[in-house]
Amino acid sequence: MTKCKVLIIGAGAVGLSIAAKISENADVSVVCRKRHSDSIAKNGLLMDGIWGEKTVCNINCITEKNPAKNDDYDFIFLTSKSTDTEKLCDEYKGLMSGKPVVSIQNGIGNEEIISGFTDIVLGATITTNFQATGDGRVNVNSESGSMKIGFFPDDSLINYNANEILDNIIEILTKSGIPVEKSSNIKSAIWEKSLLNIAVNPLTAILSVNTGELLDENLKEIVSEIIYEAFEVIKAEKISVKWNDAEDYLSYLFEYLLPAFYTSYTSMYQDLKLNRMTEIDFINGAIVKRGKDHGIITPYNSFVSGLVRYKQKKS
Ligand SMILES: NC(=O)C1=CN([C@@H]2O[C@H](COP(=O)(O)OP(=O)(O)OC[C@H]3O[C@@H](n4cnc5c(N)ncnc54)[C@H](O)[C@@H]3O)[C@@H](O)[C@H]2O)C=CC1
Ligand SMILES: CC(C)(CO)C(=O)C(=O)O
Repeated sequence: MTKCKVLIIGAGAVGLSIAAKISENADVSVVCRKRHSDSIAKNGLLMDGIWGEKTVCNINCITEKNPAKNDDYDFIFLTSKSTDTEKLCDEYKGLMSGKPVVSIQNGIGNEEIISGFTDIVLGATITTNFQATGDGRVNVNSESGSMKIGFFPDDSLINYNANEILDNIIEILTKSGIPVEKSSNIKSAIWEKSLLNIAVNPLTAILSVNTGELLDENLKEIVSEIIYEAFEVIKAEKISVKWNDAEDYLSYLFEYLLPAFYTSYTSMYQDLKLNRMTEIDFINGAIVKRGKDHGIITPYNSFVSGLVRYKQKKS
């Protein structure tokens, strides 16, 4: 049987890990930087950590030097930082048009951008910690639950054909050992996942600490205020999440999520360490902006957003 052709656009820590994991069950191409591509050509794609240790040699790399051919992909994963979503969509719009494109990214707003380039948009959440530990080399450090994937904003207008595609994506991920669940309300799932990023990404990046440090009593208080504000905005936006209130979520965060990611370094921590742009405007910045739209003040989210922006400007 011929394998599904999958394109992963913006392959770094997340995209290369997924490529390594699904490579036995799909024909995988990745849009990545030349440094990754050169190393993969020489040594294979190397993965270690909780998703297993692997060297993968059958990945096709698309770079500035090896441009995409007019290939027909069955579906596309977008795994870049949110700051690059628009630019990458524009660059690869010829491959995206009319194809199912799945955003496997953090933050609020990526799916809306993608919907300008294809009419089959899916959102996905992944609550796993990844790091690019070198060129063509990734580590998967910790995980708190399964991926969620579904049509964006919901599946009300989706036809039978599209459903088949989603089942296909889920089958490939599952067969490859990535735990995944179909979501009929991916918009809510994205906000639910975003709460973790809103709580931990800016503080770990500003303080240059791992996620477990946020269990310190002084920091727990700040995290709680950030989350209280986020819940007010979520309520005003009429987004339903699975916790009754902020207190409910904070118990889950402090008792389950932070211990699960105790030794992990967040993607925003990694961005500031490597002098890269962060996704602050898509995470806490989104709370501040939407808060303003509803007349809700969000001083804690505004404060941490300002500090991250200051640091990224300096880097
Ligand atoms: N790292 C983590 O633990 C997690 C990250 N996420 C989210 O997943 C998304 C991806 O995160 P990471 O993989 O950590 O980011 P990353 O920065 O490691 O990977 C993105 C890659 O896209 C590449 N890229 C951007 N523009 C490109 C272009 N024009 N041509 C070729 N390559 C290009 C970048 O150079 C980079 O290597 C983000 O939204 C992040 O918040 C979600 C869960 C966990
Ligand atoms: C799940 C978590 C917190 C993993 O580190 C993440 O999404 C990130 O770092 O951006």
